[in-house]
Amino acid sequence: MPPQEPLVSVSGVQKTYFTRQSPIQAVASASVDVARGEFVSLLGPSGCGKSTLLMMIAGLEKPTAGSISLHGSAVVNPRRDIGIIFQDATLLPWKSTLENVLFPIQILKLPMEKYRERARELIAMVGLTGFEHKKPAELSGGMRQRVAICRALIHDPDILLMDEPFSALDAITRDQMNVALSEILETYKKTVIFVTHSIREAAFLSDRVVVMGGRPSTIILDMKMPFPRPRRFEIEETQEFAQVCRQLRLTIEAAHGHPPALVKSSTASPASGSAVIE
Ligand SMILES: Nc1ncnc2c1ncn2[C@@H]1O[C@H](COP(=O)(O)OP(=O)(O)OP(=O)(O)O)[C@@H](O)[C@H]1O
Repeated sequence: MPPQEPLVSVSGVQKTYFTRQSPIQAVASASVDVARGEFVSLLGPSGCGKSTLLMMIAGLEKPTAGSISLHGSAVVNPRRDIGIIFQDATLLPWKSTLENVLFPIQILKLPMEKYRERARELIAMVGLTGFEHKKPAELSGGMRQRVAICRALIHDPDILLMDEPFSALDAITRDQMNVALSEILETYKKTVIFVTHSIREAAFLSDRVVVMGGRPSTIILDMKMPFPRPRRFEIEETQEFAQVCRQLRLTIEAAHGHPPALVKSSTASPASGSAVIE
């Protein structure tokens, strides 16, 4: 693949859900390219179509119009070169940490012995050595999400798609998970598309933040994050970080014609039309 070619290319994508009541236009128009190794966040208020766009990139939803390609080939079905992580860790409750991490290998019918060592390495990387034989019920929410990250990485996909993976966690655990994810990606270089409605989380983690919003929903800003890597918590105390967050927040507010309600995303489910930002 020539170096300039994006790994993920979303071109003129629209999505309308045809429901029994009336059609719902989830995404009016979206075009975005993601280069190999980039970390791109999709940021925006609740209901602006972030998850829909992510599911289309995953091949789990079909666009009504437009096209999506990975490695230059059209996405028409779910693919092996993608790992997905959802808000809920969705681990199998009867399987141990190690068995959950290895589950995709079982499903993909890959040689289990070859991946056992990698599973242990991933588990160590996320700080879960000693918990290999624990069941999900014996783990905290943050630990379960760490297992889900290992499971998404086990078959070494090129792309990680993450849909609000930390939004159900408490604020301290969420901050820790942001740092842990940054460290994991320093080791296992991946291309990541990350859905969030936390401005701070998007700014901290991303190379680029793509803001979705407006009615009907489109991409309203695509902004490079100017912070060097590796990133540590301290960057959040800088004036530059505050300015970037302010610009992102003002963009979201402008698209909605009024200051959106400020609601803690980890706890609240907003009324339709209100933006959830931190
Ligand atoms: N399967 C579906 N069928 C019908 N409508 C849907 C479906 N999935 C999403 N929608 C609608 O599409 C719009 C966009 O939803 P989507 O979940 O993509 O937004 P979002 O930005 O990810 O929201 P949130 O941050 O709350 O998860 C919403 O109006 C939602 O109700």
